[in-house]
Amino acid sequence: MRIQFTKMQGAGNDFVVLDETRGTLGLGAAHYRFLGNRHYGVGADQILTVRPSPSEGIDFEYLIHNADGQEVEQCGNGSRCFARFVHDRGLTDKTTIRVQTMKGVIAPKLNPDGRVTVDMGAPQFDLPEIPFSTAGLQYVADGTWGKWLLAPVNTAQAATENVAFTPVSMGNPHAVLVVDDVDTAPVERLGPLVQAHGCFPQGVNVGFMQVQDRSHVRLRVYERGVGETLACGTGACAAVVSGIRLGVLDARVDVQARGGLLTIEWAGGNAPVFMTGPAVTVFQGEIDLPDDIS
Ligand SMILES: N[C@@H](CCC[C@H](N)C(=O)O)C(=O)O
Repeated sequence: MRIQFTKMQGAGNDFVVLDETRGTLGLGAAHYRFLGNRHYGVGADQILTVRPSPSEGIDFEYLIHNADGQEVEQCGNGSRCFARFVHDRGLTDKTTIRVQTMKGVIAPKLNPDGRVTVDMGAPQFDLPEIPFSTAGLQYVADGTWGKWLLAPVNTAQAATENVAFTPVSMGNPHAVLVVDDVDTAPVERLGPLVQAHGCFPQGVNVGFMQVQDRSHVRLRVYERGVGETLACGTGACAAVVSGIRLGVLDARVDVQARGGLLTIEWAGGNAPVFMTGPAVTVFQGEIDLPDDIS
């Protein structure tokens, strides 16, 4: 079967976007893995599938699959690219679009400068909701909020090593570690260990945040189902709300990822998190899906 796709990127986090507004393509996990594969398919961190409105008051629905084929709840950079996609293809003339995701409705807004601002909804700190299990973990009672220790994360490699992090959900699960320098942070070593730890029963996206001052951070994220990406929108939201709760960041923060700049705003409590950043179409194409895919 031959399908059409659009390749997009938001701050270097890249996507294959599929249009199912006129009917489903009938794809499964193996197809998403193939499309995400950089050697045999198109290559992308996530595959986004755009569908028609599922209910009144909602403009579209969109599905998110990681490059490993798993469907996931939320994607910040993807939501900006989704908005650029439906607008540029003439699927809507609205500039603020309400879209259903697996974890609720979010609302991207196209700005005159070409960037997109997304109301990502409120962060979730309720531990079972993340989901996060504290069994066997130690709470850091140093007066700050929400720091937990994994001790040790892996007996073979890190028997003497404690890892302090804050768990938070932006619809999808995140663990945020504060580091002195993101360039030398052990992203490739600790990312997979924290991600696979039993305290995150559904896995986790692991963020490494360097606080430069109260309104600037640098961030690298080891994403669930992908590995390190050039940027993670929900990871940027999670890092900033964690920093605000810890008392080290102000309400508006520029997040420098390796692939680009995102601005995150959060007033605290149950207020929504706003994320602003780029959304760019790279190219369009067609690809034959192998018949014997598994
Ligand atoms: N890159 C995304 C997050 C995509 C999903 C994530 N890997 C997960 O498994 O939760 C973003 O920009 O938020």
